[in-house]
Amino acid sequence: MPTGVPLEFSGLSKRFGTVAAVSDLTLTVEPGQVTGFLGPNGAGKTTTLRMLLGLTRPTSGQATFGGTAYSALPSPLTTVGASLEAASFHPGRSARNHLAVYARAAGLPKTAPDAALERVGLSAYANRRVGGYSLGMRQRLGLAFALLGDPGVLVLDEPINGLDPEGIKWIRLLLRGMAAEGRTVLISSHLLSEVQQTVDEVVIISHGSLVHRGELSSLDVSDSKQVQVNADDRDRLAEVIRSAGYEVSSLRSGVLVENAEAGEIGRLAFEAGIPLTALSQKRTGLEESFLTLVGEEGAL
Ligand SMILES: Nc1ncnc2c1ncn2[C@@H]1O[C@H](COP(=O)(O)OP(=O)(O)OP(=O)(O)O)[C@@H](O)[C@H]1O
Repeated sequence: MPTGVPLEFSGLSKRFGTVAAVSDLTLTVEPGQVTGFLGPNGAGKTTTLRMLLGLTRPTSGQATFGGTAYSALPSPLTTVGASLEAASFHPGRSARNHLAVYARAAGLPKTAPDAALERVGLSAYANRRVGGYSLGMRQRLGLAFALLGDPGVLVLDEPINGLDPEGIKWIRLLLRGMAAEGRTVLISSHLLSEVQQTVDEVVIISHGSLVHRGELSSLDVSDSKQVQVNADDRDRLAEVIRSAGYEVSSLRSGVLVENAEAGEIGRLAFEAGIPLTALSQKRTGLEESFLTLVGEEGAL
């Protein structure tokens, strides 16, 4: 079983003329988990992955596979499988034929194409012309190409984009399974919600710079808690809560209390003899934290 190596980014920067696409990125992506590489469109994700894969030369710094640059890997296809842009395959050839060409060129075993097609669920369509494939099947074929050398590292740019719900569930299981086997799995996305159920760790960049990294749960900022509460006598309710030291604002459907626990607000109302018509705890969600970190563009 191939094991993953850490992906090491050190002071990695790339300028295109006056545009700083990636600025001084330093981080390590560990094996054994799925890491989400997140940021809005134009944040610098693709440029970073291209530098890792030796397709774009950094302006400064480096990105390596456990200390070895892509260009110095003795056997690239068995170390890392990648799918960056939507793969283009000749429409007149079969999936098996495509993969066989690459496998032969890389000196992989003859069994590699069928093993990769089986892993992505395309065995039954292996001899069919790729031109007749659906979008979902093409995406699976792109992934089969990435898996061809049974690599310890998987780097996928926006792999979930455009998949139907069944495809999303399938790729989620596949990637989590690969990570559980000890491989390094890095997937990019501009939408946190898209990868939220797939990733263990998140790395978030905005305007080319690292703005957050940590476990997915680290995004759930539980110290910013709000309580939404309502009563027929809303003015009095707001006054009671305010005089207990809370920051209060008016909503169309009640009163919003900052940094509060629902139980405590309920107790204040009870003690003041105010019957409540609504009481709920609102926590800052993952998506809200993400959008706050990346700024307005994240909403695109
Ligand atoms: N070859 C290039 N020449 C000039 N500018 C580029 C080039 N490639 C990327 N850029 C610029 O660098 C910045 C980062 O782009 P990049 O494609 O890496 O972002 P991204 O996070 O992958 O976004 P997307 O999800 O839209 O692909 C953008 O401002 C982009 O316009």
